Amino acid sequence: MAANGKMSTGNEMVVLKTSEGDGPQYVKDSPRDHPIVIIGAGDYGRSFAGRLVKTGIRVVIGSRDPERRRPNVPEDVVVTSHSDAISRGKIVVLAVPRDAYSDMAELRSDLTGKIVVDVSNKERLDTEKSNAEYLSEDILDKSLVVKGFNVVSAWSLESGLAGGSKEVPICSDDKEARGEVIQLAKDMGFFPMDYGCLRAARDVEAIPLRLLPGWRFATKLMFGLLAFMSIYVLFQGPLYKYVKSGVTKDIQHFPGKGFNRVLAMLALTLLALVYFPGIIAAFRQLAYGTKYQRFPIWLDTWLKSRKQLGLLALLVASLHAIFSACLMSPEYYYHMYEKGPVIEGRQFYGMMFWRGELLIFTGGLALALMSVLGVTSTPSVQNAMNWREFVFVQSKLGFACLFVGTAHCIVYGSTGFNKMYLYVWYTPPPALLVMLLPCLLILLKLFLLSPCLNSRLMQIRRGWESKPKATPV
Ligand SMILES: NC(=O)C1=CN([C@@H]2O[C@H](COP(=O)(O)OP(=O)(O)OC[C@H]3O[C@@H](n4cnc5c(N)ncnc54)[C@H](OP(=O)(O)O)[C@@H]3O)[C@@H](O)[C@H]2O)C=CC1
Ligand SMILES: [Fe+3]
Repeated sequence: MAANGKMSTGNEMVVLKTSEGDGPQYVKDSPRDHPIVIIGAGDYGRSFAGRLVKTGIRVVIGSRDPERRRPNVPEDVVVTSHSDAISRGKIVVLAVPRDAYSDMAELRSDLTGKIVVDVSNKERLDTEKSNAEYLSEDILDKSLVVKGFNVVSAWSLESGLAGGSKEVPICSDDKEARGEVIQLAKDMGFFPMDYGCLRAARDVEAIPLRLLPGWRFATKLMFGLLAFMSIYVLFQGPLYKYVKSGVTKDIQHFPGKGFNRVLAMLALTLLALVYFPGIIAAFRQLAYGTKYQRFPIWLDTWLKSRKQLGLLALLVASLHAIFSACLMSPEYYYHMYEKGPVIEGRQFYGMMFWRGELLIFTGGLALALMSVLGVTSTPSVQNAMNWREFVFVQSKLGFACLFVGTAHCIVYGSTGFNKMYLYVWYTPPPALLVMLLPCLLILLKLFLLSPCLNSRLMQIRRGWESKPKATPV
């Protein structure tokens, strides 16, 4: 008997077999010695059957109308009535919609003691119990319900598992039933993941309904900053000039030149925001003298979004590089080029000043370092690195990138030192954000690296805690 009181069909049926010469042998009858039964000849049932046949596993489909469904199912698949199909196997895949589960109560006695695989998905995320729990508790309480395969699409099954994740979470209250379905998933070419008991089906059913969950915070932050910086740069620069002296030239150039400045500031700010929560967390741990104090939710969310913030920074920096490459001409950035002759009233330009070249050098280097950070944050590359290598790249190279990026912005701001006041006047918050945020971050990091603080932090991270204060008796 299983822990939940249901009867286990595990490897318990013992069959007498006679093999030549060696006398009789006792062989265990495994559920997978029988055909896999699929209830429902719809899209999923047919695709699942096709995949099983390709894997070399026998399949029987149980349908309400076997005659009509037979021409549509893959060759070598038997199509028969529900009861007949169920009687032929031990593992039954229920490929019917969730709404049809109440009708499955008719099959309750046929399915007694059998492993029933629930592949269904929900229409939307809710807090109610999972389809699998409903099936197990309210409909088929004498069967061993296993949740699995719901993250795989019918299309992916038909196209040889291409275009979909091969990781299949599987859970059930019955360990043996779970093991059988895990083995079946392996035989079909999936990477099954043991999610434990059936309550985990709530998480498993939520997986196909999620829409980029880890990206919400980072994306909102990026668009918020983008809107703020764009509006500020537009109002303080081109619109200010227009209102003050009627100059419309800068407004015309906002979509290219003005927006490119926004992209540069945004990329550097996003990169700074990748490293800020780590610094805050370190100071918090130092202040509390322990690593076991839970972070507040906002800090926790921010820490978990660092990878996404970094990848968005890379995206914005790449856009900035493309914009810059298109606009890099003396007509746009005249103050970076040597002046040439004036011919027929038109100013010609020579090559770049050293500042212009330094701007390209620092920009290219920052983008290259950011690309290395982006590539090493992908799981397949991470798997090939040990922890020390990963920390070196993400921390040391990350700060190097921040440093070079800040230098790039400072070089841009200083291209006309005599006009520096204009730059700061037109874009004070971005100047503050872009210059001060990374500078502050680098200073705090250096402060944390000081021998005294660093050794204290190491102690705390190894589990050392400040002694609790003596409580008065
Ligand atoms: N399609 C997909 O990509 C995926 C589907 N799923 C899940 O698989 C299940 C089946 O989906 P799908 O195949 O697309 O749906 P379909 O509508 O294509 O097929 C469902 C089949 O279930 C059977 N059925 C429907 N109503 C009843 C009922 N009242 N009683 C008995 N049998 C019934 C029918 O088979 P018949 O007429 O032969 O009896 C029908 O063809 C769903 O729970 C879905 O959430 C999960 C992951 C991906
Ligand atoms: Fe730049």
